[in-house]
Amino acid sequence: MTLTHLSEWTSFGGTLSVYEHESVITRTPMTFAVYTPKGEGPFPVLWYLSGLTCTWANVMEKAGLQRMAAELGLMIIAPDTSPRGDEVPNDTSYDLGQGAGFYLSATQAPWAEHYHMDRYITEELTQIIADNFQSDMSRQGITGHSMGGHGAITLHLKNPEQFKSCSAFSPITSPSRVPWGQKAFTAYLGKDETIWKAYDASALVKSGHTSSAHILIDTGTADNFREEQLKPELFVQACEASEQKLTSRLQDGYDHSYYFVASFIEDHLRWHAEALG
Ligand SMILES: N[C@@H](CCC(=O)N[C@@H](CS)C(=O)NCC(=O)O)C(=O)O
Repeated sequence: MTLTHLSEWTSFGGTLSVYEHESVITRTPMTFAVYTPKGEGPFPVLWYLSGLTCTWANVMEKAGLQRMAAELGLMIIAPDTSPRGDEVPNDTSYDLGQGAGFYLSATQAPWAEHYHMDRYITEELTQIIADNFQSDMSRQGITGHSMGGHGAITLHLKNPEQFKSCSAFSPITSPSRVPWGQKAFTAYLGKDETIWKAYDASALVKSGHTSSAHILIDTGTADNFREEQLKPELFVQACEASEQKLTSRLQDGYDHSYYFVASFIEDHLRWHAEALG
C-alpha cells in the first residue's frame, strides 16, 4: 500500500497532512487528513467523521480544532465522507452518493461495489494509521457532525473496544425514522427496515448495544435540521431506557454550521482527552 502525501501545513506547532491511497475496500482512491501534534508520541487518536457534502477539509479549515489538539496532545484523523470519482455511482441530490456515504456497507446496486465507509474506517484506514503514524491505537475516540455524528455513535457502539470515547455534534440519532436516513438506507441497504437497525444509533442502544463510555452530544436550538432530521430526543429516550451514559445538551441559539462546531470543539476535545487518559 502506497500513501501519497498531497499537502502539509504547520499549525499550532503540529503538522496537518493530507494523503491519498488506493483503497482495497472502496476500490477507489481515498483521501484523508491527519493532524499530528508537536512532540514524540505516540498520541491518542480522535477520529472526526464529517457530514453531508463534506471532505476532510471542512473540519480542518472551519472548526479551529488544531489549537486544542496541540495543547492536549491529540492526533486527529479526518476521513472523507464517501468514495469519489467518475466511476463511482452518484446522485444529483446532496444527500445521496458522493459526499453522503453514511458510514455503512451498501448491499444494493449500484452502490455496493464502492460504498463501504464503515469498514473502510474501522479496518483499512485504522491499519494505515497504526502502521504509518505516531498513534497510540489503544487510546482511540470518535466524534463527528450530523451524518458524521450518526457515524461516530454507531461505529462506537459497534466497536467499543476500538473507539473508547464518543461524542457528536448535531448527530442524526435515528436515521431509520427521518427523511435523510430513510432515503439513504433505502438506496444503500434496500427496503427491509430490519436491516437498517444495525446502522441506527437509537435502535442499537435499545437492542442492547450499549457501551461503558459516557457519550456527549451537542445540538443547537436554532439548527433547522433538528426537528425533522436529527431528533436528539430519540437518542436520549433510548439511552435512558437502556442505561447508556449520555450527556445531551441543547445549545441556545446555535445552528447546524461550523460556527456551532467551532464553539464547542474545545469541550469535545477535552471530553475525549480526559476519557482516553
Ligand atoms: N445546506 C447544505 C446541507 C448539507 C449540510 O448542511 N451539510 C453540513 C453537514 S450535514 C456541513 O457540514 N456542510 C459543510 C460546511 O458547513 O462546511 C447543502 O445543501 O449543501
